[in-house]
Formats: sequence, structure tokens, C-alpha cells
Amino acid sequence: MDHAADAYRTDLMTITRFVLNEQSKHPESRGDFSILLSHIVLGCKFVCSAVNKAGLAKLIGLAGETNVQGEEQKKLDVLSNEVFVKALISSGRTCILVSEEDEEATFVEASKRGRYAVVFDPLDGSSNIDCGVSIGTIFGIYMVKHTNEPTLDDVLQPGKNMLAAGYCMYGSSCTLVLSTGTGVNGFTLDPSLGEFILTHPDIKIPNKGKIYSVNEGNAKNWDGPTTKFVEKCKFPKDGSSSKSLRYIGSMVADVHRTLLYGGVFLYPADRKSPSGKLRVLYEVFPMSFLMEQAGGQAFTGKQRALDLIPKKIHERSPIFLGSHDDVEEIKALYAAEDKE
Ligand SMILES: O=P(O)(O)OC[C@H]1O[C@](O)(COP(=O)(O)O)[C@@H](O)[C@@H]1O
Ligand SMILES: [Mg+2]
Ligand SMILES: [Mg+2]
Repeated sequence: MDHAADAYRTDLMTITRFVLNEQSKHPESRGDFSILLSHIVLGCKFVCSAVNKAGLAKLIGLAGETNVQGEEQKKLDVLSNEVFVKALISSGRTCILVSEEDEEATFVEASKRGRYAVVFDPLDGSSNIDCGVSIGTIFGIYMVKHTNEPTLDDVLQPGKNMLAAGYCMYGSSCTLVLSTGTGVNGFTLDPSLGEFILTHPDIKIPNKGKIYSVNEGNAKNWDGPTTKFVEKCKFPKDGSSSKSLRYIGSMVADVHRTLLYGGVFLYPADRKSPSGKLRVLYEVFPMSFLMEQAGGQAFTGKQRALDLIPKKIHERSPIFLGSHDDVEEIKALYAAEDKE
């Protein structure tokens, strides 16, 4: 840390201060949510540190590689899952966890139980790990009605019932984006301080963007509206400029860019995957929640994404999310198809 840098101010808005400020607006609050969040933040710092060393795995014996002693190490996604499961249970504030990595939901034992259910994708974009491209963690938080008897119905709820959602992107910097239902804020990890600092206050997505983001390799299997929309992005007939295609293949990174620059991210249904690829509870819902809180929209091809009621914890859904006007165009194409 550069102690000489007087630019470095101790009045910075750290995520801890931010959450405590929010808490003070609710005098009735018991601080449970702040404690839960501090455990999620710690989990993100752990995973960030492991991701930063991923390229050295062979040398120093880290995730997914055989180390110099010939011992098999845990894969980064398995490790990340363990980090978050431990962090969440030890918070004492959770009663149900749903992770992409675990087939079944985890019901927290009574002595460690709290009021919240957390759904999460501990490491999203895992196909990008080995080439050092941005990956992330996605999470959503529900409040449980009957803490004494939590059931799967407590998490099989529409996304609009989430209290909070966010993601942490392990990219060229480590960025945590969070909404507690009153807008969206972004925090960047200062590695020398070990603190997330508020760097992107009150994020608002532009109403219309110049970028579309989709895996075009699936184009031959798309439905009519998706095909028409992408065609319009490339060859607009109204005299406007074409949109640029950007696709990383990590939802966190593709959505983060969409949130900051505007445009649209789509993972549509196709003939091979009629429900699309992305998971409702811990991919589609948290990102849709953030998009709406930032002034954008999220649509499944049939309805507002946050109105969906999942029937299974690992259910999938097509998703179109991003700038308000771009998603509006997609909605119009689906509505026109319904009339045909
Ligand atoms: O390779 P595809 O089919 O374009 O899929 C990319 C999508 O798959 C994902 O990697 C799925 O997430 P996981 O890595 O958590 O399984 C998303 O991050 C991304 O948007
Ligand atoms: Mg994922
Ligand atoms: Mg994953």
C-alpha cells in the first residue's frame, strides 16, 4: 500500500460502511442482513484470491491441478462452493442454501439457522477459468417465512420476492455489484486494503445500447423472434447503426458490461435446449433483479423474468435482459409472433 498517497482517504465508502448506513435507515433492523452480507463479502475475497492464483495452480498446487507432490487438488468451482457454503452457514443467518454445484438444497441445522435463504452460483463462467478470462459468483437472497420449518417452497419463489441480489466479478479488477432493492451499487476490491470500495454508485443502465451479446454458434436452432432481433442488430432497416457483438461466455462478465455500457444480453431457447441454458434461481433471477433495479428490463420470451415461479431448484429459462428499449424490441417481436 502506498502510504504516501494522500489521495487515499480514510473517509472512503467501504461496503461495510455502506451496509451499516443502509441498516441505520431501518431502526427496527437487528443487523442480521448486514452480518449475512459480510459473510458473502468474505467468501468473494477468498474466491478472488484463489482465482488470482489459478494460473499458478500447477506450480503451487492449487485448484484443479495435480501439485508438485502429485496430489490432486480441488477444482476451483468445487473449492468456491465449499467457501460459500461454509461462509453462509457460519453466518448463523441462513436456513436454506441452493448452489449450482449441489444437486439438493442444503437445510441448515437448527442451531445455526437464521431467517435467510441464499441461492448462488459459486463460480460462473467456469469454462473460462483455464484461460484467465473473467469469471464470477452470483447470489440472490430471500427471507424465509417459517424459520422453524423451512421448506423448498421458501426458495421456489418468483425473483421479485428477492430481498437482495448481486454478483462478484473476478476480472481485471474484482468488482462486487449489489442491490438491496433500492438501486444498484458497485464496489471494487482494493487488494492492498482488502476492502471493497464504492466505485460505481447508483448504476443506471442506458435506455438503449450499441452492443448485443449472444452465443451465435447456436443461431441455426433459434426461434423466429431471436433470429429477427439479431438480424435487426446487424442490419437495422431504420437507418440506425448496427450493434456490435460482444460475447465472453461468462454471464457475470457479459451482464456486467451490459449494465455499464447498455445493450442486451441474451441466452435464448433453441431447438436443442427449449428452456435455454441458464438457471432460473441463481443466474436468471439475480441478474434480472439487478437489471430492473438499474432501470433495464428482463424478459423470458413469454413474461417478465422476475414473475416466473420456478418448480425445481435447478430449473432453466431463456433470458433477454438489458437496456429498456432494446428489450422492448424483443418483447414486440415475441408479441408479433403470438399474433401470427
Ligand atoms: O458456452 P455457452 O453455451 O455460450 O454458455 C455460456 C454461459 O454458460 C455459463 O458459463 C454457465 O455458467 P457456469 O459456468 O456456472 O455453468 C454462463 O456463465 C454463460 O453465460
Ligand atoms: Mg453459471
Ligand atoms: Mg457455476
